[in-house]
Amino acid sequence: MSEAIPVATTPELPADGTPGRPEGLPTSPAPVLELRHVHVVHRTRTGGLFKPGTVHAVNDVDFTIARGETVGIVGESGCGKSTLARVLVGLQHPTDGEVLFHGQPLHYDASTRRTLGRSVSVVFQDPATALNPRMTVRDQLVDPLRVHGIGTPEERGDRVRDLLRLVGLPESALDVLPRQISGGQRQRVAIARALALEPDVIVADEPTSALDVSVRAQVLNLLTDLKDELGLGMVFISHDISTVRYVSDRMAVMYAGRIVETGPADQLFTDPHHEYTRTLLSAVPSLL
Ligand SMILES: Nc1ncnc2c1ncn2[C@@H]1O[C@H](COP(=O)(O)OP(=O)(O)OP(=O)(O)O)[C@@H](O)[C@H]1O
Repeated sequence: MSEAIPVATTPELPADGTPGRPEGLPTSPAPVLELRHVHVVHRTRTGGLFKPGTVHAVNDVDFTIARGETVGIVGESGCGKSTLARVLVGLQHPTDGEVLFHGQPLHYDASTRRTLGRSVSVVFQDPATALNPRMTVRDQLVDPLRVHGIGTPEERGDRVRDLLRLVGLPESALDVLPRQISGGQRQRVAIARALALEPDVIVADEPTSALDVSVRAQVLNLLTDLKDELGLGMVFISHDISTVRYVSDRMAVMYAGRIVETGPADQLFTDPHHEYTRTLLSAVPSLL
């Protein structure tokens, strides 16, 4: 919760934030981030799939994420999921289109990461590369607080202990280096770090793919529990449609840079409309 950033409302909106909604439809909270017709074209030296020298990684994508909801993005390798994630966390400038943050356009300049920094955080696939190998767990967690000038040293110490408790790690983990703990524990530290600034939204890009199968469910459950407990918004990105369904309220299916289908996760699983969604579902192993 970044209390410094007011939630923008447009003057013509009624108090419940439901502009022009037909009666009877459920209301939804104002989005923290809203993408409108976003495109990202990467330039490559070797040529890409669509046009020599360019890859249209994100193609005309509309997307919203609000506090309290989990939106899953699923699609095969190379369909543009990570590029979209990088747009959401301010690391990738869209080639075209508009991104609104609490209703205000983002300009993707030098201050964008700092603007988003307290409100939108990210958990990457590989905690080994997300964490600094030379910093203790304590320092990894204090760092974002210090950079943003939050609290006294004593208050930061308390906050770090709270963060460890939130992600289910003992205080004895404070003084170890990332290589001295397991992959699952490292990902817990990365999640604690992502929570340090009390974000509105966490973007989790394949957060369990690099983990041992035996700890994947634990980390997934941790993420969903935290999201419920803290009322966060979560964008959960994976190539695995079953995992995405497990954690998501809404799902967006991506294919070749486009979102080809969106809907409530259960509905999309049981009644897919797009052929590509059906293809993804047909690849899910049945336990029966
Ligand atoms: N920095 C870049 N420069 C050039 N091309 C890029 C760059 N980043 C991604 N691409 C290309 O853009 C397309 C989308 O890549 P992206 O990593 O977003 O997909 P993805 O769905 O996340 O894939 P994966 O699941 O394998 O990570 C791919 O064709 C990729 O090769």
